[in-house]
Amino acid sequence: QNVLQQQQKDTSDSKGIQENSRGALEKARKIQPPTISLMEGGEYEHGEFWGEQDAVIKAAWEEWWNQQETSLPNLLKAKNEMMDSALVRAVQQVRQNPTEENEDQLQKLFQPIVANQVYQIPLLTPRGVQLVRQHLDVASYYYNDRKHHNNNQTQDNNSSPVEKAGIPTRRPNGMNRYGIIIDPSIEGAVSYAEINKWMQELVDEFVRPLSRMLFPQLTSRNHPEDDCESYAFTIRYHPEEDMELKEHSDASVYTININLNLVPEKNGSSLDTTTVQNSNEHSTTHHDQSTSTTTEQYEGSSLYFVDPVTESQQHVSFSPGMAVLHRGLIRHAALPIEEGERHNLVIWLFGQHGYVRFGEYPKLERLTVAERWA
Ligand SMILES: O=C(O)CCC(=O)C(=O)O
Ligand SMILES: [Fe+2]
Repeated sequence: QNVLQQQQKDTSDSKGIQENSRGALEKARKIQPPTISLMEGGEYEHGEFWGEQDAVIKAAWEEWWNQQETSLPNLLKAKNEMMDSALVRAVQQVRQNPTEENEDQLQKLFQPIVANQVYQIPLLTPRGVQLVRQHLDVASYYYNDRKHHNNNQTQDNNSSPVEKAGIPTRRPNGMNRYGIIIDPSIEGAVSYAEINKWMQELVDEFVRPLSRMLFPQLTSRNHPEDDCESYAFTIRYHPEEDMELKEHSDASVYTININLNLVPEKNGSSLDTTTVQNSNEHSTTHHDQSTSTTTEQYEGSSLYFVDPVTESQQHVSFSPGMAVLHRGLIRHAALPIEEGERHNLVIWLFGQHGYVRFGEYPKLERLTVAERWA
């Protein structure tokens, strides 16, 4: 073991490894990803290919991030301005003093769509959406590709303050083809330090405790591992690409789905001017003279959830930054998009090794308020 450690130290000290890992980005950019063909059930499509490319792709993400670190926003530092302030205040209050009253105050911020099953809440600020999108847009392989295509323009990387990653990415799920997976361990996923850490903190500090509060019947003090793992991915609908999602349930105990459509901040002057250039945006984009703020509007593309009691469909339309939290089990679908595009970040929570438990725990076994917010 000591010999191995020493060897690792020797190579990382030497210039050799730097050159080697510099090579990874160049190599990864030359990889021709397999054509996505399945419109349904494609979760494992080309699994072997992504397995073979895993090492070079992971090294490429690391190398790219080392180069871009100073030009992309620091999500961890901006954390407070990214989250809705009413939510942050109520979470802080219940964390400091985990009483049922404080949890009730927090719970009041959530609007039920289907009782005990589906809730909505404003989660990210316009600024928060913008900062996350700055990361995801440059990481997203197919997004940039399509923009490039539609505008018939040559992408001038040199004039862009942030270099697009250009690293091939794997489809996020069986029915949607154009999003990305964000995960440090999955083959073909986007994975670099800043986005991994931000995602982990979002899950640990907000998504998991909030879900435990909204769906207390699903977590047991005897089985804290039931919601310990997560899977994060983006989805994107566009009238010429993926337009809808058929009715399904998720392989999750609970899911959070956050809209990431851009909207100008109220105080436009505080906008970061080192943003990714939007010169290639499609026609629904509006430019503000001084701040190059962007609005992405779309028509259609609402979700419906099937109420398990009444069997009626309950519809939800997203606004930028808004989140829907729901039990994975509840059936839901996305209706066709008619115009514009919709960007969402979806995070599934489930148990160890992907285990999804559907049963409900008896009252006495459930987590207490203090345990949820510990
Ligand atoms: O279109 C949406 O926002 C829903 C996405 C979804 O349900 C899923 O990816 O599992
Ligand atoms: Fe889903």
